[in-house]
Amino acid sequence: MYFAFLITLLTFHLSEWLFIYVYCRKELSWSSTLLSLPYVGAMLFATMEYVLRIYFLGKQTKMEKYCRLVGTVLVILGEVIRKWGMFTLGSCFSHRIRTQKETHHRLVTKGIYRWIRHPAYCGWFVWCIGTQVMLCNPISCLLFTFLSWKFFQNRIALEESTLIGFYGCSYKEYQNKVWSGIPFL
Ligand SMILES: C[S@@+](CC[C@H](N)C(=O)[O-])C[C@H]1O[C@@H](n2cnc3c(N)ncnc32)[C@H](O)[C@@H]1O
Repeated sequence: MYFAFLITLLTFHLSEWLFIYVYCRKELSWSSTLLSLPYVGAMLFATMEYVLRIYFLGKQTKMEKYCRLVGTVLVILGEVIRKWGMFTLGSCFSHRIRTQKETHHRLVTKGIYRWIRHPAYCGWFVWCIGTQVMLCNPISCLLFTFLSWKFFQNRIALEESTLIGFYGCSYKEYQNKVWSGIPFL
């Protein structure tokens, strides 16, 4: 199972880097992989939980099979939602929140943005939880859900204040009509 988890991580981070390489090459850097210190720490914690669980409790084959199935579905669903959002934004997408409106930047409300205001965040949220369900990690599951929810709460508030600055009433109208994509936000 751990091998599938590593492949999941590799696919996610490599595809993030590749997307920036293709769509916003001038922003390309190591951070385009989205590998930050707190994130790597969280994944190491998850690994530790997985190893300790197997060591002390052994493998519970039936439970593991069920977790693997649900986790894989969540991971794929999360990737699809996120990458669909990223491809819809195209060059308007960036990993960092733009504070200055660039000339090519437009308010996108088409494609998946018709139903979800933050598909890239929604997808990452689902993917993140999926990686822990996949490993059958109850503690990391709760921790990842809470920490990523908190992270997106702050991030969405900041991002939307800049988007209101760029697009004023048009964004406020869009905000009132369309769900954020993260529960309770
Ligand atoms: C990391 S991307 C995340 C995009 C979006 N929050 C999502 O989850 O799909 C951040 C950049 O996307 C831009 N952005 C977010 N929503 C947008 C929209 N509806 N139309 C155009 N640009 C958008 C912001 O200006 C920001 O610089």
